[in-house]
Amino acid sequence: MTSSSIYKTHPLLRLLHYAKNYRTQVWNAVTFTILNKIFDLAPSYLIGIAVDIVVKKENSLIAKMGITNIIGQLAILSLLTLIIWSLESLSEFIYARLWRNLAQTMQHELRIDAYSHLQELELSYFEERSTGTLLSILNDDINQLERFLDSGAASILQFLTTILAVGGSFLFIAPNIAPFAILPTPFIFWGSLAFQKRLAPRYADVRDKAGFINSRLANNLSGIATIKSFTAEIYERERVLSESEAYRRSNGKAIALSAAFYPAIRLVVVIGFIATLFFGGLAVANNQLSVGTYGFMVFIVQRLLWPFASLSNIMDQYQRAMASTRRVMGLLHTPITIPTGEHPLPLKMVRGEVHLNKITFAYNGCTNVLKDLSLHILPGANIGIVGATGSGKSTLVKLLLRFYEIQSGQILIDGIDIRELQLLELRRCIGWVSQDVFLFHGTVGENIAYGSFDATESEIIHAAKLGQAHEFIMQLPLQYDTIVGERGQKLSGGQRQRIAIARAILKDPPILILDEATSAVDNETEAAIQKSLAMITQNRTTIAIAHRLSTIRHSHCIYVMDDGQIVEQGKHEQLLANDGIYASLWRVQSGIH
Ligand SMILES: Nc1ncnc2c1ncn2[C@@H]1O[C@H](COP(=O)(O)OP(=O)(O)OP(=O)(O)O)[C@@H](O)[C@H]1O
Repeated sequence: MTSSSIYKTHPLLRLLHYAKNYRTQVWNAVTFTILNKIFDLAPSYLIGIAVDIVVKKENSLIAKMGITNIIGQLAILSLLTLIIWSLESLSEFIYARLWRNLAQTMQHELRIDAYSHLQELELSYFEERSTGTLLSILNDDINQLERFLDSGAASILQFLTTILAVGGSFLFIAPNIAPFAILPTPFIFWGSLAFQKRLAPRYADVRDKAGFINSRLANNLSGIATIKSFTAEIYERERVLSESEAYRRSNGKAIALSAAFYPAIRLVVVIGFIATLFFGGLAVANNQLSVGTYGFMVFIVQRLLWPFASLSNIMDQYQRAMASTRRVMGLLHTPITIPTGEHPLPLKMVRGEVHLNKITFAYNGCTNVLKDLSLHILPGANIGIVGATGSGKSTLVKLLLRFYEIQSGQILIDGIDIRELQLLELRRCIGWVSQDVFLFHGTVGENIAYGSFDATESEIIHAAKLGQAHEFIMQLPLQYDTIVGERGQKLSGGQRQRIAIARAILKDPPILILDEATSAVDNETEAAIQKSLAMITQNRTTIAIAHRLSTIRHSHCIYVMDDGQIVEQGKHEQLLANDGIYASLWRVQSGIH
């Protein structure tokens, strides 16, 4: 199935297509579910046979098989009942286990597949969506599918089995009365379909609203310090309240429809029941129908019609599951717009030459952030980039990591276009200390070793020492085993930055990018870090972005950016002599007027 045809396919088929690896398990579950329903319906037939035995005695159905003795007939019936009940229990055990295991396996695999696919998607995908919405797909929607597979699929199958088995035997036993009993079914079907059609968009809306509220909650929890500092608790409570209210209202609309269905169906069901009662009774009075068959029919007509009443629940589960399937499959089939190239870039072979050749870039096709920019960094060179805020410095280094695709021009590493390189190998050869350091919930040691998962303790400590982090780490309550908290919130900004530097040092990449990596540390610590970096950056291509010019003052070459272009370049002394933007920035920062 191609990805475009998948988009058009019904969500149920998409789910089945996804479950193709579990075909045997699905078929077994289907078979035992149907068998179980047949065994469940059998006692109604047994009652008919029991009445037949006691009314017709030697002329009963079983008597025709050669057992004329009533006790013998009842004994056979009892044995049959025991066998059928045992088979019913056994088949229920088997199908329930199969469906539940299938539900567990599918939800597990779907979640892992969806998450793996999500990780492959480009950064702009995440920028356009809220974390809460994505979380609600990965959690709520997948759990919804699990619930459906757990019990909903079996309910649907049992419903269909009942209709076919009971409707078929009705037609066979009493063809004259069967039409009256079956009479309501087309109306119920039609009503159900109409109901389903109207319910589907309401459930889709419920899922959307659940996504919104998740997103609001996730956002607020991560911004709790800002909420508190601006005393915005009441404002935020109102916003959560309004999202929650919207969710409640949306669910209310779905409930209004789904709750009306059951009583409406009941009225139609009763018509079939009364018809069987009335016309069946007449047929017995006129000797056209045996008492046993009549008793059986009155009893079984309910088994035929009542499942229609549970159609609302079934439809409900089905619609919820399909709304979730649509969202999960939508995520799974989102195309990856930054595909990996094939060209390998073995870490040990990288020289570290970086060449940006007339690149132009705009986020989401809006205004150009980088304009026809060219930059050639020789292997092992140490360059600095400065420039006004918003001039495109961070964007430039993010393009090296291929977080976004450039609109025109070429970015080459060691002479190879990065679009041709294997994405993993490209990113492995770049160490990036970003402006907003992100630490994971875990220990200091684990955070330094992030990405260098095989690092030994002594390597971690060595990297921390070079990043000027060792000293403060040793003062933490559990030193390297201290938990940093979510996003590293238990550490100061400068401490977080030093851990990020240590992390990049440990990675030991041929190309190192430091984007405002020391902006939050004091001058003394920065000087110490600079000393370490002077050692680390030898024979390693280094790109340092900084507002504090002292940070990049000793670079081999300094580039000054303005409005997406490089407007000045040269060594510190040359740029001062040029008396341009850099020189005036330097004067401001060093207090020279
Ligand atoms: N993810 C994004 N989506 C859309 N626009 C963005 C995105 N990231 C940055 N921009 C825009 O691109 C421009 C350049 O941003 P960039 O972060 O590269 O600037 P910068 O020179 O690093 O600034 P600073 O010194 O403040 O860090 C800015 O106008 C910014 O608003």
